[in-house]
Amino acid sequence: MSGLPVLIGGSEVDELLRYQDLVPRLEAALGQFSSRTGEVVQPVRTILPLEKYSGYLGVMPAYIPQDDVLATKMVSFYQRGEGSSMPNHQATVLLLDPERGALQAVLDGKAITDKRTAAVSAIATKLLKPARADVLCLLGAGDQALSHYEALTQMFPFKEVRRDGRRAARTSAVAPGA
Ligand SMILES: NC(=O)C1=CN([C@@H]2O[C@H](COP(=O)(O)OP(=O)(O)OC[C@H]3O[C@@H](n4cnc5c(N)ncnc54)[C@H](OP(=O)(O)O)[C@@H]3O)[C@@H](O)[C@H]2O)C=CC1
Ligand SMILES: O=C([O-])C1=[NH+]CCC1
Repeated sequence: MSGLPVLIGGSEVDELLRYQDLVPRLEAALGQFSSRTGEVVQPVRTILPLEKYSGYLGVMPAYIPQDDVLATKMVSFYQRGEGSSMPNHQATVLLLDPERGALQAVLDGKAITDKRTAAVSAIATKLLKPARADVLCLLGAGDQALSHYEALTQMFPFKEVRRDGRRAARTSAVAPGA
């Protein structure tokens, strides 16, 4: 490895990763993944159960030969008790040089996970949403609800957003009836 890997923290990732860039890139990557010609090499995610802590560690490597991009995500996720202040998901993305296998960058993967998941929903919504559907309903009011709210309201002109969710403090991010 020549030099140390670049470290990109959560707030920087969050700032750099914009839906208007992410959505078209992801749509292209999903097309590559679905192609029969093996344009994306992505084995099934390995899940390590952490029974003692009601959690899991997932390891998710992928390689896109066309773009010569090699990366892996490690994501931990837990069943947290109601009222717990511990995060339920945390993630790290490692970017490697595919030719040498050297580590190039370590990225905080929380915003990547939140935004990627919402962006895929937004792509599916673009393909499936009837034109007359103009009310967005969010179930839950956690991190995914917030990222889905951001992605979907940036992409579609909803007349109304409805949401449920038990955690009142979290809902301030999604204004009632906003
Ligand atoms: N496919 C993917 O890539 C990803 C999938 N996920 C999945 O998405 C889901 C949401 O994740 P995330 O937003 O990060 O989680 P959060 O913990 O941030 O939010 C979960 C929400 O669900 C609500 N909730 C939980 N249990 C109940 C219940 N029994 N009745 C009503 N509401 C309930 C919580 O309410 P309250 O606030 O009151 O606790 C909270 O609003 C999870 O299942 C997660 O595993 C997440 C990331 C990536
Ligand atoms: O793919 C992912 O990042 C996750 N899937 C379920 C929880 C987190």
